[in-house]
Amino acid sequence: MESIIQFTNVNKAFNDFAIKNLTFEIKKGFVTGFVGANGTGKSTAIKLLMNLLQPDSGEVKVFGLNYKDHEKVIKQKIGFVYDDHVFYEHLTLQEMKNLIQPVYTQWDDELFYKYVEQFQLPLKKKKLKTFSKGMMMKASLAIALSHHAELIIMDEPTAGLDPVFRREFLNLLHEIVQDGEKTIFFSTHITSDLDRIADYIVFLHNGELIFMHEFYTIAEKYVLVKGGLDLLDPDTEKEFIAIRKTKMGFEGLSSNKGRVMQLFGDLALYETATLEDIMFYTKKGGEKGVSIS
Ligand SMILES: Nc1ncnc2c1ncn2[C@@H]1O[C@H](COP(=O)(O)OP(=O)(O)OP(=O)(O)O)[C@@H](O)[C@H]1O
Repeated sequence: MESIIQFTNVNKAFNDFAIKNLTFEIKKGFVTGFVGANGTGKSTAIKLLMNLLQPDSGEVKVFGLNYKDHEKVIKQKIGFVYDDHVFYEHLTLQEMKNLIQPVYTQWDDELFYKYVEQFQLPLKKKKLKTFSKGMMMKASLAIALSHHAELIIMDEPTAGLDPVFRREFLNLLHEIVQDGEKTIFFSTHITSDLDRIADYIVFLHNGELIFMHEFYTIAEKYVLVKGGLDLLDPDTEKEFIAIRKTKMGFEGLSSNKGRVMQLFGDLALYETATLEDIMFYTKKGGEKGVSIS
């Protein structure tokens, strides 16, 4: 399978935060959700991916090419979907299109107008500053699709969208990848978005990769365990990413489902861990060590 994005040992440090040894690969034709709590470095990684920031060390390749020698070729093939920052607010969508069109060698006017109609976007009657957040996302996506972008990168595209718009937007993304030619990489902390469309999950915490898995395998690896406090001792506690203890018992997250089920047998209860559970416990585990109360 062709690799579209490759991060290899990427490091980037700010004063009080660092991306550490980030290594992962994104394959062609899939939707990958990039998840992690607030401030874990998703936007920073996306900036590195867009060459808006450069790594202190390590390498970022897109379409197998590096930015140093191939920035123009890479950027022609990427659609970067923002909410409001790229557009000139005083322009209409038509005026914006006229500005953007010459930049892209593969611009397809017919396709642009098709999406404008499909997304029900006003072309000439409204200035972009009067667009809602959902309309801006759609306008940005229409532009990305109209230059035949092979890779669509989005930073928190669904944050701030209402549930109806969000579902519509996700359905659209799902349609886009159906031909197997396009690849979508988007960050989110709304984990229910991922249930709908993600094939892969890249999970970041404190600037480090916790995992990259096919979405469906997460339920096979991770489990929420509930049981009495008598089941816990220093050895069994090691099996957990984090544990929440109450007077009534404990609830803990493990990334080794088979092993803990063997260990506790029918003395404990097991529940499928959601991405939200994984985010919550990974954050708590990182903050306070294994045990949280
Ligand atoms: N240019 C910069 N200079 C210094 N620190 C920065 C810079 N850009 C980001 N940071 C810091 O890096 C950390 C990670 O920020 P980032 O925006 O990448 O996180 P995020 O995972 O996208 O968070 P959110 O979900 O809240 O958007 C934060 O502590 C932020 O303050």
